[in-house]
Amino acid sequence: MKLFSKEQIYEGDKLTTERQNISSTDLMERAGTQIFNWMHARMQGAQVPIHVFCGIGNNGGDGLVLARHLVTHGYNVVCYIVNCSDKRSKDFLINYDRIKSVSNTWPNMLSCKEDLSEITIGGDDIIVDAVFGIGLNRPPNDWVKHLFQKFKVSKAFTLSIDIPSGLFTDRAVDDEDAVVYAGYTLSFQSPKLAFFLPGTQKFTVQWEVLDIGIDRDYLRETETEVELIAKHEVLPLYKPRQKFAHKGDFGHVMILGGSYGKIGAVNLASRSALSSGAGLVTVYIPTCGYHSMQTAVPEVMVITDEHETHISNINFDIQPTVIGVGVGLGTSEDTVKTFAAFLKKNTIPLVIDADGINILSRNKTLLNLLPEQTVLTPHLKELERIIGTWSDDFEMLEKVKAFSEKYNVIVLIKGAHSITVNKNKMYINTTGNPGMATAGSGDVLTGMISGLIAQGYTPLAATIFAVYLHGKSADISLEDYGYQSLIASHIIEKIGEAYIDLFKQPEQPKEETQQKQ
Ligand SMILES: NC(=O)C1=CN([C@@H]2O[C@H](COP(=O)(O)OP(=O)(O)OC[C@H]3O[C@@H](n4cnc5c(N)ncnc54)[C@H](OP(=O)(O)O)[C@@H]3O)[C@@H](O)[C@H]2O)[C@@H](O)CC1
Ligand SMILES: Nc1ncnc2c1ncn2[C@@H]1O[C@H](COP(=O)(O)OP(=O)(O)O)[C@@H](O)[C@H]1O
Ligand SMILES: [K+]
Repeated sequence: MKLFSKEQIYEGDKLTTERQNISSTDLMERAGTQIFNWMHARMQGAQVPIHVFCGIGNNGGDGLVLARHLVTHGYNVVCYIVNCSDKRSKDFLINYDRIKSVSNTWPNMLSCKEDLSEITIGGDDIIVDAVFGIGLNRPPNDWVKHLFQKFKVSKAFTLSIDIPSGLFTDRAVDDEDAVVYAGYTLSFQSPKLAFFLPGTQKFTVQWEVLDIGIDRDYLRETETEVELIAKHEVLPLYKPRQKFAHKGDFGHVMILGGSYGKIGAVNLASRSALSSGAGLVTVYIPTCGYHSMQTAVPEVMVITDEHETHISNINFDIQPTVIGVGVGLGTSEDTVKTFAAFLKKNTIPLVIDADGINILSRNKTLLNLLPEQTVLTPHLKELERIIGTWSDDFEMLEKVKAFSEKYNVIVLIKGAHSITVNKNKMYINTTGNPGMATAGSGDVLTGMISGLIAQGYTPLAATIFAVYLHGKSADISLEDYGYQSLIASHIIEKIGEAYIDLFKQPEQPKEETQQKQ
């Protein structure tokens, strides 16, 4: 799914009204009606008090359309105008008139802090937040901030329209008290980037996209900087196997890493590479890992470094398709030296994780030696070591884009919503769960990305696809193990099911199934 920027959304609105020959008021009517339908389907006329807070722009206009439909359908509605600016939008004003024609009680006008004392919101009531949408261009006034605090203190379920008010689409918030904490956000056409970033995800517990019929051609043809990756997006990447295929067709992964006490990381990465479909897998490890690797994973070939406890002299005479380097590697002086020497002569595609990234962070000139489209897979701490600190997530993304451009590398920012960055394009993953916050789950991912590159996926496709499958495997494992007991090996066990799930048809609704019987 594409994540459109604020500018692209405004452009889409404009084109839609032109191409469909409708007015912007009609489009607002559609948007507000969609929100109403969503609520009506769930509430079925229930008389819970609904407080609809409308700003003076088009977000407020959507709120007024909703409030009007709620009134005409007999709901228990109180409507408020958060009168926070002199510039009222045209469609706000039209809908302000329209609501007056269906109700004897005019919306309550709120203009200052004193007005807020009149408002009583019960814990079981519903708040609809239509104060600011994507048009927010400065932090809200103090009294509006107090209103948002009142929402929070009330503990009422808060439904935000389009975006929690106070949240910007393209920059961070300075004052978290000046943002609405939504239980649910109904976003038009595409979710907003802030929903997926560590610093701003907390402002909405859940979100859903409502289709308001924006021009299809515009949506299809417009390139966005950010894409959300779900099954629909990874399916076209999948490479089917031919009947006469043999293992030589699926590449040879080398996992280079491990040190005394951390051979397990290599074990995990190599098993993951195999389970993702690599034809052959060889590990390059210090001598101390030889027996455990050969015993634990008979499918994997082992080359040992001359040193017992760490890698000291990278030297092999096979030709892997791709090398996954860094898991459990350590950063001893010998290892750093041999890694630097290896990078000087290496031309094989690389996936670099963990200590591989840490070594690069301390020796930044080595970055110039990376093959084009090398994949780096840092978690946030490793990322900070390599690109430096940032003041908020938006700045972090800008820095990663610049880094990716400068070195022509793919950076996978690992987290709850892992983000693959390739120059100025970003791909946000949607699978995975907090059960993955466990030792070794990153090692599994390194093996999976390497396994896909070996099979001929481009480094970018391999990263996007592997991150999706990795999260999906963990989601499937969750059913057996729950969040706490899930360990990295369980993720590997379910890679197969994650592949199979790609081709599962969505379940039919129960009624239909019964009718057929
Ligand atoms: N395709 C779609 O997605 C569709 C989207 N639609 C809806 O339109 C919404 C966007 O509407 P919008 O552009 O009118 O902006 P919105 O956020 O309502 O208000 C901003 C207004 O408030 C003001 N203002 C800004 N910051 C302020 C502050 N801190 N404190 C005080 N005032 C502040 C600013 O005016 P200013 O005071 O700067 O002159 C501006 O006029 C969008 O989110 C969605 O709900 C649908 O209706 C149709 C299809
Ligand atoms: N809360 C979460 N939700 C989804 N995925 C998560 C969550 N926490 C961690 N992960 C995923 O688990 C993996 C952890 O990797 P990493 O931090 O490198 O762990 P390790 O070093 O132990 O292998 C990453 O792919 C990350 O995206
Ligand atoms: K809003």
